[in-house]
Amino acid sequence: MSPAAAFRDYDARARARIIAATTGRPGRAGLAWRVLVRVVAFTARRSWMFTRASGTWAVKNPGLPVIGLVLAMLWYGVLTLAEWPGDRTTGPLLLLVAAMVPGLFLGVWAASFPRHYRRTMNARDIRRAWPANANDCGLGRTERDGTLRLSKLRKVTHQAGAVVLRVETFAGQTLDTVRRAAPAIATAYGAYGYDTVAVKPRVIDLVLFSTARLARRDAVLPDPARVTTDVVPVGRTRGGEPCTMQIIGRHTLVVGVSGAGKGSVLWSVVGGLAPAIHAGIVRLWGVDLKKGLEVWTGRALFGHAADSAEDALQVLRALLRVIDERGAAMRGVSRLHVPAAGDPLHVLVIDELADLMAYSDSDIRREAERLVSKILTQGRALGVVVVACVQNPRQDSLGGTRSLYTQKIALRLDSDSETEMVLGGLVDLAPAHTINRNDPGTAYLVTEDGTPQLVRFDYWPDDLIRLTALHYAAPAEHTAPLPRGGDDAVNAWATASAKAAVRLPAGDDHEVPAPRQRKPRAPRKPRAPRAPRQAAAKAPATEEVPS
Ligand SMILES: Nc1ncnc2c1ncn2[C@@H]1O[C@H](COP(=O)(O)OP(=O)(O)OP(=O)(O)O)[C@@H](O)[C@H]1O
Repeated sequence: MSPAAAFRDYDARARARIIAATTGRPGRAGLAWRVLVRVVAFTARRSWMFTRASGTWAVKNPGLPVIGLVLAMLWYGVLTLAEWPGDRTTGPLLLLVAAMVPGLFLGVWAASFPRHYRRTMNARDIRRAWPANANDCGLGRTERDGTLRLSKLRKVTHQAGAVVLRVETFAGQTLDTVRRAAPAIATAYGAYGYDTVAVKPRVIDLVLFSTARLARRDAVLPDPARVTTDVVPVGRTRGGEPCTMQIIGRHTLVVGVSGAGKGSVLWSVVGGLAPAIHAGIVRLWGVDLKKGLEVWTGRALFGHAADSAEDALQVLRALLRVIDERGAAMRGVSRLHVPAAGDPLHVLVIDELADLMAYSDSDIRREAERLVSKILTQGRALGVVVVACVQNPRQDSLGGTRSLYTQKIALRLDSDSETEMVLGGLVDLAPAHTINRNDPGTAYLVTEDGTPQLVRFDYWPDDLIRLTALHYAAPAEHTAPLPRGGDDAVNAWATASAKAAVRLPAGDDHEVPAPRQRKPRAPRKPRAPRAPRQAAAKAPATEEVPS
């Protein structure tokens, strides 16, 4: 262990000891400690706000306090020289306080309503800087008479994680003028990103993001009442609100370098669908050619899972068969499949698409590309959708399928060219290559309408995945398990459910490996007559007869 790591470890252990001995103590002693810590923290924070606000005012407006201080000192000096018999300090002190009144007022405001104070001051600073920034960033024009005309900053409002500047254009400008200037304005104000939202023909909102790092959050066991195939909760947005992701009618491509957190995205989707899987409204198919490490952690949620390229092709063919049969059944009746128990939404989850599309034998690669392309082009209206994860967004990893995904998730990427490959022209609005490497699970989610959103996907620890699989195992008629070695609970469940019949569309070239058939039971042997007790006690142990 390096000295720095050893110190961190020591520090963490020391902190844990202090917490256990104070706020972590059970009973009243622990409660008293917790209350004390909160009161001290509250008082310290508010005092700091007071000092900072009044101090900032004094630094920015030194005239009044300095004059007040000089006058107060002179007053005190005169009284002292004159050997004034009465009180010599109250008068000069009151004078000093009077000179500081605006600063004290700000301090009280900041201590009483810190958020309101911060936002108001921030909006004031933004307004003050607007003329210079707007001019420098191309939102100004010098008229013939020499006057400078600027786009008008109508309003500054705050959202969680962002400041919104409402800008009004003048004749000669378009909303695109503001959109083009947006990156420069965001940089001028030190924002971490920006977005633009048209409000009216002449008015546009410029959203400047004040944070690029979202806090980590662990997922919890899915709510059994939340049986949904439409949207699933996946994490938190920049403003801290819950973020949802549409599943039905969308093919989703998830791209991120190794360690970027593709697992979080995958399990957020699977976990969000878990109650619907258990209810038989969603059927999950898994392709995991990375030795099945990801999918097999929650194997019981998957109706069928493939960990070899040949098996993966079988899965793709089976899904194509579903598409063919549904297409025939829905033709002239409906244009959109509505999932129901017995007629589920089929969700194919592929972990590391490149293993199938780039690193397999050439025959398999070609066939996989053909099948995946067909599923992507025909599946979504017929209730067959794909969630595919890949590390590298280059052509060879995705074949010709990249443009067929209707929803993209860009986790951390290596370069702006990779971001461009995934998100096209959204590089400026969704710079996935700038995501901090210490924030795995952070991604830009770009929905079908092309709006990017920064999201931190929930983290799914292995234990939670196993627990979810146990709680929400796929119904028996959805399972065609390929039991593997290992004796964890989920594998035991999968092995036990091998007896379940697979309901897959029949067809020569659409077969999936059949489940293991149970051997027919041997007829019962007739029971041997019981020996008398004494004789039985003396007799040597005999082989037990199965009942
Ligand atoms: N949402 C998250 N919040 C916090 N930490 C996370 C999150 N997602 C992943 N991590 C951390 O990052 C590590 C790597 O995550 P993960 O295995 O999902 O990456 P990956 O993109 O699938 O990598 P690879 O392509 O190599 O499999 C995890 O072991 C975990 O410690």
